[in-house]
Amino acid sequence: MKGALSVRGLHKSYGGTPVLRGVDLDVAPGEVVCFLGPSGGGKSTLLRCVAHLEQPDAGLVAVDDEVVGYEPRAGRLVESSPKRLAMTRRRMGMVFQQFNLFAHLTALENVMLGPVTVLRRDREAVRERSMELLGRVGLAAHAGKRPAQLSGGQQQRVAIARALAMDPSVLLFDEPTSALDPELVGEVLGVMRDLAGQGMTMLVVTHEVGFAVEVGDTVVFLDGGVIEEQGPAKQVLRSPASERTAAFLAHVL
Ligand SMILES: Nc1ncnc2c1ncn2[C@@H]1O[C@H](COP(=O)(O)OP(=O)(O)OP(=O)(O)O)[C@@H](O)[C@H]1O
Repeated sequence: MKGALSVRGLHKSYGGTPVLRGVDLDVAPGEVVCFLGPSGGGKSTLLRCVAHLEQPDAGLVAVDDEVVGYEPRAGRLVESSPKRLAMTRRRMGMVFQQFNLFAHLTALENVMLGPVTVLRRDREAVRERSMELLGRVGLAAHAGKRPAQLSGGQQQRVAIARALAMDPSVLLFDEPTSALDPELVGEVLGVMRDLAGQGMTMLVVTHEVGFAVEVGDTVVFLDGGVIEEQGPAKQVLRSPASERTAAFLAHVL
């Protein structure tokens, strides 16, 4: 089903040090999952492996019921083809801490780039839709500005519009507000809240515990490369079952 995501047995090591040690996860269409946990716990690595920006050492990722990664075939696991990986990657929109916009392009051109060059869609149709998306993130009046002329919060909202322009099934956010001045955090979280309300499936690595309580359906607490605790956001955050989660929350709240 569009917007569904499943992860099975995801493993990833760097230089012999395990960072993900068998992560399983099921995300329903329209669900918002917030990942919390100590620094180095593997949150970013998990998101990057799910998006196939990093090749996991082992494990399966299914988006819209399409399995990629290592596929069970004839009794063994076979690595998915590059073409299949690329197709799947397109189903996932990623928003990073650093906005990664092209400095020489306007906001509108940044949003248009993917659909025109990667999806080879009609330029005028893409322009119209990109303007609509910039309107959705409150930036229609800034379409002609380059990133340097925009605030960090505005740049991040352009980055969200750019991700939406590829019509992703799932949006992945890796600490989207961590690089922002505190007064700009709210406008980005507001756009994310709207998207959640519109039924977008979202995986969000964040230190914004308040956002996780308010918008998250599920909280996943990742520590040492394993899921230490997982459950309804409000429940986990108000009365964590695990001592490690409780200790972490006592530290950040
Ligand atoms: N490309 C890489 N090469 C080597 N080690 C890496 C690489 N990426 C991540 N690591 C290591 O993997 C571990 C987990 O990192 P990761 O960024 O996934 O954690 P995190 O939970 O997102 O932490 P943070 O909250 O600080 O962003 C860390 O020890 C990190 O140094």
